[in-house]
Amino acid sequence: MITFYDLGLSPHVIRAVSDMGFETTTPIQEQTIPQALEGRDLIGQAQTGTGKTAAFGIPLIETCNVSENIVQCLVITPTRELAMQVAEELNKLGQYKGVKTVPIYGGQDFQRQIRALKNRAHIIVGTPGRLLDHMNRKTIRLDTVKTIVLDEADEMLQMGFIEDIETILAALSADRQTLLFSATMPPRIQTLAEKFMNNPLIVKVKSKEVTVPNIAQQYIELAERQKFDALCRILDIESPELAIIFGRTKRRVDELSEALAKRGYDAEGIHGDLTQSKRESVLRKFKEGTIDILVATDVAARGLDVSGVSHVFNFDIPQDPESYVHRVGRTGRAGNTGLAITFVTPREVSHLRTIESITKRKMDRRSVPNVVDAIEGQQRQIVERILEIIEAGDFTHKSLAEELLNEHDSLTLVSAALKLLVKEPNTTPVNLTEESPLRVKKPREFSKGGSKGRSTDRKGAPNRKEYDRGKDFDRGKSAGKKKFDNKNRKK
Ligand SMILES: Nc1ncnc2c1ncn2[C@@H]1O[C@H](COP(=O)(O)OP(=O)(O)OP(=O)(O)O)[C@@H](O)[C@H]1O
Ligand SMILES: [Mg+2]
Repeated sequence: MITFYDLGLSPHVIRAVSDMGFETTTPIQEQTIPQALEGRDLIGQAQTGTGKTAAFGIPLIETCNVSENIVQCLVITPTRELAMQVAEELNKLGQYKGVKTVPIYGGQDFQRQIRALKNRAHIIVGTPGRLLDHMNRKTIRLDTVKTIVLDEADEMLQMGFIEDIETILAALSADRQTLLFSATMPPRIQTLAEKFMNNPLIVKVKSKEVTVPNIAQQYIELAERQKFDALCRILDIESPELAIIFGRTKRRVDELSEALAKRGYDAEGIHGDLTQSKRESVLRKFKEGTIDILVATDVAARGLDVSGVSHVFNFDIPQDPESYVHRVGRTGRAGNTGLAITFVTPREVSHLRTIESITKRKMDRRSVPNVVDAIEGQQRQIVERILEIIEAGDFTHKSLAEELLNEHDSLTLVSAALKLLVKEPNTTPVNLTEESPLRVKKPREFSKGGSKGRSTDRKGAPNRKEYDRGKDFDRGKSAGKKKFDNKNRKK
């Protein structure tokens, strides 16, 4: 086991990581930090939840010169929420050294960002669209940047982001250091990346599977119209600590979160058509546990690190194998276990097999839960909870229990109490528009490149790029106009 001390880091940084509760390095940290500190360009690929943020964050903090009040590092992320999260982590890592990181993302007041930029930012973490806006307004200077990081690099180099990234890179000095990180790195993208890097070192943490082994992966084959009741039953059976449910489109997310709320679950949705303050408040409530179900488009698929997410549901099977990897990776982070359940309609089974073959991991088939399963599952949970309470010996209703026992036998009383606790399945009618099955004409190969699957945007086969990209992801204006149907873009 390698500690951060073994990596020869400065005491400031060691103190910060120990405050954060990190004891030993993760493999990607061990393999990239020393190389990045030497100034090398590198591509780092490691599974979701294995500490890639600190793998690039620590070298940024170490090499930052706090006596110079200029921007020295730039980190680019695909979504606003991820920019905030990464900036937060960098601020923690840099707290004792005095390195200041500022997030710059869309949907937030320009003046406020300009003030933050003037106020000694050493590191900027931004989304491409807003960074370009600042560049155009000349409210940001990037020529002093020594290191640039593309977090979720494969996503950032896909159609839709690539032109913005090229524009931003062109504004940086040619002898900058370039670091790329992601859990997925299709070879086609890697080849593209190497073109604007300087002899990059490629660090891929060796693993048999693309996803981490501590995420149990299941699928349920069912008809579209069975999905919602199946979801509710599983939620009742498993009672997740926190769950993320991914839907294919924004409308789907709205309808699903409303339907769940109608059935009494604490659920809210997040997607790119919501105002930024709403997006932030929903995510905050989820992190605090005020709501325990987050319904999301792929806007929440990449990078988000919320502790306590025990379950991920693919209510609709994702279009891309990469998207599958990132979605399920919202659970099972930092060594924790998690469960991912994917719903698949009969016509989508072949797509599921493609995902399995690309991720080199079989999903376990699970049957559609029926009412009996749901009740039995709840009974099991309730019994477990009762036994835990007995174990803890913490009762507050003993005198009432004695009173009741004078009048009824214990079997009758316990059965009555259980009846109260076990919920009959809620069948409140809900309004959910049916999705057509996902049609992927030709399985796209994630390991060998090719972009066939991405262009699937025929009627009835909504492509997530087409439906969700516009505002969910935070992209500049230029690329959108050329390549996308612009109706779902704001400006
Ligand atoms: N060395 C470490 N020891 C313990 N926990 C760590 C360590 N490094 C990072 N973590 C924690 O692990 C969690 C996941 O880290 P992080 O978000 O950086 O993962 P990631 O590899 O970027 O995942 P993704 O591919 O989903 O973006 C975070 O909560 C982080 O604080
Ligand atoms: Mg990450």
